[in-house]
Amino acid sequence: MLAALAAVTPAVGLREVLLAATALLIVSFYFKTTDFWSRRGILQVKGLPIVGSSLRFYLQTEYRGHILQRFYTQAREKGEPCVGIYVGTSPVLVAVDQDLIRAVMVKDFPHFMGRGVPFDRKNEPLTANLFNIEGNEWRSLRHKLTPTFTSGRMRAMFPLVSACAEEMAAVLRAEAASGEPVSMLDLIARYTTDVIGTCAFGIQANALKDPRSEFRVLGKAAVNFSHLHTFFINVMPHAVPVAKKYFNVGLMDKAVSKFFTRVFQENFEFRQRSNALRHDFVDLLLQIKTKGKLDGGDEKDSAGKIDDDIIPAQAFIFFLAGFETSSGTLGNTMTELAHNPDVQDKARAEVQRVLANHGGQITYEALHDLTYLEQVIEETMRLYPAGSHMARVVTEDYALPIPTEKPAVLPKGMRVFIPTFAIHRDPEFYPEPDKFDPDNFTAEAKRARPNYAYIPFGEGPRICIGLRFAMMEMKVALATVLRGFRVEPAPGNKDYPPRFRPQPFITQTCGGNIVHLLPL
Ligand code: HEM
Repeated sequence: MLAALAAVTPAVGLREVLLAATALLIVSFYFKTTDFWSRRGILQVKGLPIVGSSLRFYLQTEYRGHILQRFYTQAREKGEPCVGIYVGTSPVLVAVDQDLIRAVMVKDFPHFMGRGVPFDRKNEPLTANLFNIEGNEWRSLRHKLTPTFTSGRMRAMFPLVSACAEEMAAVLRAEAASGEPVSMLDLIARYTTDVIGTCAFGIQANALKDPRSEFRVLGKAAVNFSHLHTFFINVMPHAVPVAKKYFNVGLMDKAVSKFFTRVFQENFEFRQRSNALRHDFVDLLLQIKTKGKLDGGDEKDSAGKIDDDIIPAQAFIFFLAGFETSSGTLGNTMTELAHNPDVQDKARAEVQRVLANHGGQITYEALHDLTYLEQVIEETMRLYPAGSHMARVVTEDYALPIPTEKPAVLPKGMRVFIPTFAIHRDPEFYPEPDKFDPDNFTAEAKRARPNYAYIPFGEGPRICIGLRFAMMEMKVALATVLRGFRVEPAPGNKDYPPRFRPQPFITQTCGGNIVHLLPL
């Protein structure tokens, strides 16, 4: 076509036409990444072509929570309900105002049903999990899996978790006896690996006994995403299919995928043959597969069966979404307790008092009475939320419910970010936002804050399905540590407050939460 154009305008050669076309492309590209938001009357952070509003976001050289916090603060200072940014070449809206956050996550949820995480059901079936899938398929799966997390089923699973905590106590005693500083992150990651191994895969993962156990090694590999991988998912999710084809950037490591599928299938089939009951997620997934509902479940539980090919993916996401989030939170709790001895003393006193009322045992019922301990965990998740931000993708064009010069419509496919870290450190909600203070979570303090000022597990229909399980697992671990040990800052360790690592999907702090562990 260009040649034809050049031929009918003899004064202009093919070269000039090509140059003009290229210039036009660059200019339109430039404007796409510099004025999409300003044309709609929305505050924006101007972007550089290709890179977008933040070179550091693009290169993954700074924690995304901090970058979004700067954008969020700009909007707050100007009284704007949102701020438009550019991630690579894509315009993305960052929601700031509490009403807008509520609209995106809850009220207008049908417009925001997806997260925009690419998955490939055919070639990488483990990626077709509850976290990634979208639309009606997600709605139906969520409906089927939700009853697996009721408090009754958590109670039934409690002995499995408790057994892992006892094993952790034994390893802690051995570590403490050595007198050497201990990486609590590593120890607790081994505990959460064992917990998910036994609850979601039905096996003894043995990560506490043997740090080189296969489950631990491949579990670590499962969350160790390469720089290129996180780049594509965070910056250019729409380009993932191309990246897969030309750069071989799979969504999952092949060895990891093979291992987790095999382990799950072997147990699933054994359970099917043996009719053995362990009250874990394997049992529950098996009931949904065979009966379309859970044993003892009421009518609303019976939402139909799950396709065979995506059952292992659901156990896998319980691992992926549950293991590092919980271990990271607990690791940072240990660091904070070591540096805040008053809080530690108060939490320990509560553990001793409550356990005395429960026969000296950490029982499921005792966990409910550990209210200050819960505040400690909540405060850690405020300062170190597992997700620096949450993404929603517009699934139907959406007219922004905010006053703008012209009506602003978010087109289908656009991403919206909810900047969790920035919200959690907003001085309007938390007067000393960087200070570790569990009193931010007294009943009175909670009442005084708007609803979406604290969202570590997300909100709305896509809220973390494993919330209850996570709180149970974390409280058991923390009570186990506090009743047996004192944690102190490791001598010479100056890594406080911990720095954030820039690249990982799930928030990670540097330094491995090293503390000095003293047996009581
Ligand atoms: C401290 C522990 C945890 C934290 C902080 C956490 C946080 C989150 C967050 C922020 C989301 C996204 C919510 C949203 O977009 O609104 C999420 C989703 C999810 N989490 Fe968790 N999580 C934790 C533990 C767990 C555990 C233990 C499991 C499973 C056993 C789990 C399974 C999931 C799943 C399957 C989703 C996707 C839900 C959906 O899209 O329907 N998480 N989690």
